[in-house]
Amino acid sequence: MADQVKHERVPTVVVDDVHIVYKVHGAGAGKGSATSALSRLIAKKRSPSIREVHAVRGISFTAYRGEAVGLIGSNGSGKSTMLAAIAGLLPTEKGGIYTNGQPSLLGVNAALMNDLTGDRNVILGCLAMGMPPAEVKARYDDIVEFSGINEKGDFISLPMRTYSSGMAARLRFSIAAAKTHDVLLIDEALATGDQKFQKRSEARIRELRGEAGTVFLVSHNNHAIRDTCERTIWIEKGELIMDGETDEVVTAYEKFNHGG
Ligand SMILES: Nc1ncnc2c1ncn2[C@@H]1O[C@H](COP(=O)(O)OP(=O)(O)OP(=O)(O)O)[C@@H](O)[C@H]1O
Repeated sequence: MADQVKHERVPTVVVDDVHIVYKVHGAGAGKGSATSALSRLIAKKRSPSIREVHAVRGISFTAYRGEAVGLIGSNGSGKSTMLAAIAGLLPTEKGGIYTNGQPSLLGVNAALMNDLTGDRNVILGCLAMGMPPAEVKARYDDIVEFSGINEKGDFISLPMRTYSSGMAARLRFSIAAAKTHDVLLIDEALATGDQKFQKRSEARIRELRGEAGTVFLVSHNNHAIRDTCERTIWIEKGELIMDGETDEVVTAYEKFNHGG
């Protein structure tokens, strides 16, 4: 069965020579006076306080259905930027990103409502992912149980602002993982939960892949990458350094980090 899926090789995400540039307003010489802004406008000059950060520089790859792809690299290398662009949240300066279905980005900052209780957030999150109300009702108990939020008492009926960052991340992951996604993008979600929850989420990621989706996982936890992904992409300074079998890529990355 797994062989069959491999043979089909249905592409789900095509990233073609992508460049992403952030434009940072207000960087550098302060706000400037109204007079200098006006003379600049008249002279049709750009504000000197706009700085550009070229975060992704010509990255290309194709991901296939049933694959779990790890994204690794040093701080600021462009991993989160790449994920946000695949999710359609950032425009590309050059190149194109083509996806099969709607990718869902599950980040540590994914928006749930802090003042609402955990249970309200479960319902809201599921509805926001397009789940019909009847299915939300049917899945509710499983989601809460998977999150383990109630393991130490009735926390699901408390507002999310009372949760620890790990608890909030667990609930976010549990909501997102309740649905089968064409393309699920996970940014560091696994690193936040405790060990028991990490094991559970790794197992769920494997299941999601089995349900024919594609999973991308950004993490600094090489162990989680090795356990979850069979393919890994290594990015450094916005450029693709290596794309291949996880063991090979992570080993090379570890060597790089140890100055080998
Ligand atoms: N909103 C933003 N505005 C301007 N520059 C940004 C913004 N977000 C990220 N950058 C810059 O883009 C580059 C890539 O950042 P990104 O967050 O994608 O890296 P990362 O590999 O995910 O890092 P980390 O491992 O630390 O999470 C960095 O130089 C960063 O300073």
